[in-house]
Amino acid sequence: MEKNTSNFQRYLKQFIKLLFGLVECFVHWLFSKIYRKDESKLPPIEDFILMDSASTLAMKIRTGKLTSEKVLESFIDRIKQVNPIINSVVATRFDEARKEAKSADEIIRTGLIPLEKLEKEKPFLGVPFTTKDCIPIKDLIHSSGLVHRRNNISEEDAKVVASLRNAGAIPLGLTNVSELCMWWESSNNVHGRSRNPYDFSRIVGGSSGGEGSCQAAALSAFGIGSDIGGSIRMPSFFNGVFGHKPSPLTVPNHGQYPQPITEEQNIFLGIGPMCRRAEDLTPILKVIANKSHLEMMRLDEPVDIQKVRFFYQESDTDSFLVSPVAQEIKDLFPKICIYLNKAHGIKASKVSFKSFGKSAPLWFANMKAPSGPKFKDQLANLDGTINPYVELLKWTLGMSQHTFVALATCLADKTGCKYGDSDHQKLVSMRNDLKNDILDLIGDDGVFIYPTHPTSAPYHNEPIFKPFNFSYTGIMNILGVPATHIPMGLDKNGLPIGVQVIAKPNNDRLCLAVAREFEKAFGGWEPPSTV
Ligand SMILES: CCCCCCCC/C=C\CCCCCCCC(N)=O
Repeated sequence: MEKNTSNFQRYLKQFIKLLFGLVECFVHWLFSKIYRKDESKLPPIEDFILMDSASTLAMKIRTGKLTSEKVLESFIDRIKQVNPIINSVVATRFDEARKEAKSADEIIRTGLIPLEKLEKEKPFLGVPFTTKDCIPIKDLIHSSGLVHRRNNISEEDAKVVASLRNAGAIPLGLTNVSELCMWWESSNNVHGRSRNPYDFSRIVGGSSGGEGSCQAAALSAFGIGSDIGGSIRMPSFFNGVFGHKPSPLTVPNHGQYPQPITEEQNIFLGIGPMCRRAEDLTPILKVIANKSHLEMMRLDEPVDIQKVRFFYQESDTDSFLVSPVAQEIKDLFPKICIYLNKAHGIKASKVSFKSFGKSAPLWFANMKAPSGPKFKDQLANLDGTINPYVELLKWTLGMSQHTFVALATCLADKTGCKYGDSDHQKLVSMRNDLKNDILDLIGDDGVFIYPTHPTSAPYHNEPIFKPFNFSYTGIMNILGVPATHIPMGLDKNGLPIGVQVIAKPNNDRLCLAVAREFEKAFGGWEPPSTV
């Protein structure tokens, strides 16, 4: 009898899964008809300055091979040429940046500071960068995509921006986000929608989607994103660039809006680099990290890849609510295994953590706060609250200031377990068990490779039909591990794909070394236009 029941449950599960799969295929087909493929391509990259890594540009500026002014004008020209097509950059400070570039060139021209000192103290002197519109730059808009904040001008830099300025880098502008950074497509009623440089009908991801597309299209030398559920790694994945969510509390979250409500959320949230070249990840992280954490992270300690133990899992063991991992993404794993074996004699081990199948409920439960503002209060910019039902009604009439997805998130806020109830406790302890199991497995010298996302970039608005796909990245936030997205080529539709690599907390250097290794082996960023 028991056997019959469990067989029945298995068949029912498979049937529902099949049904979900059919609906997903239908929705994808429907969206492909709505958003007919725009065959036009991004203008070619004709200026080779745009192809250099930020570190190379810094070296060339420092040694007088290039001027900061020249580098800056190259990126300004590229923004003017490309941004009207993809809408990645939403605020600029070209004139101020020009003055700062002139000063940087002046410092170098006078030769008063020895080269070694410049390299150590101002490693990014004269290099222009962008950050997302939730990590403030003084005197620019700080809206986080919220209409209530469209006139909000930041009075100070976020700490990471201040650190980058101290290191000589020049803030060039802000990039687009999802409303309040809580969705994985970047579209809002302040700045509009960003478009994927590889196919304009596809999403750029979120919430640092403007930054992902900005990096892919070479609109700045490097960028800064933030990530509490995948907001650095998903846009990096959809746009084929590198992105690193650092170990908990290594980079100050100061200035980010919205701020985390609980200490746990502060631990899950990470600000980190997004860039076209893997070699830039470590020097940027060194500049923005808290000085107190730098010693623990030993970022300068060389990593011998041959001594790293590799583990991997190709999917979350196929949870219900999440799309199956696309075959071309699954195919990356045997490629990685063959490469590691041939190049380094490493045998990567396949593992299967079943709890990954519960990544979405685990993320939602562990993000719960016992008290404090709700998402609907955040949508009112913490000045009162909004009524999501009224706003939804207004939305259907085209009269709401909010995106549909932000309003749906308010309603989702009310569902699931309550902080402290038995379901919540169960999911917290399941997270703790999973964390212990993974950390036991990888130890101090291991890494774990996992898909960053199950499919390449969907069409605009399509994520509404697969909201929980973000759980591939979200799970790593609540496990409190560093995680790097590594681009690994394009799929048959010409869209970027790749994997994420995680390590034990404070072992970011292992993730970053693997990123550099896989870039060498598999090519890394592929420009979305001809060069
Ligand atoms: C049919 C209605 C579908 C909409 C349901 C919306 C429910 C909310 C679901 C997921 C929200 C979490 C997305 C996290 C995105 C990344 C966050 C981050 N800043 O790292």
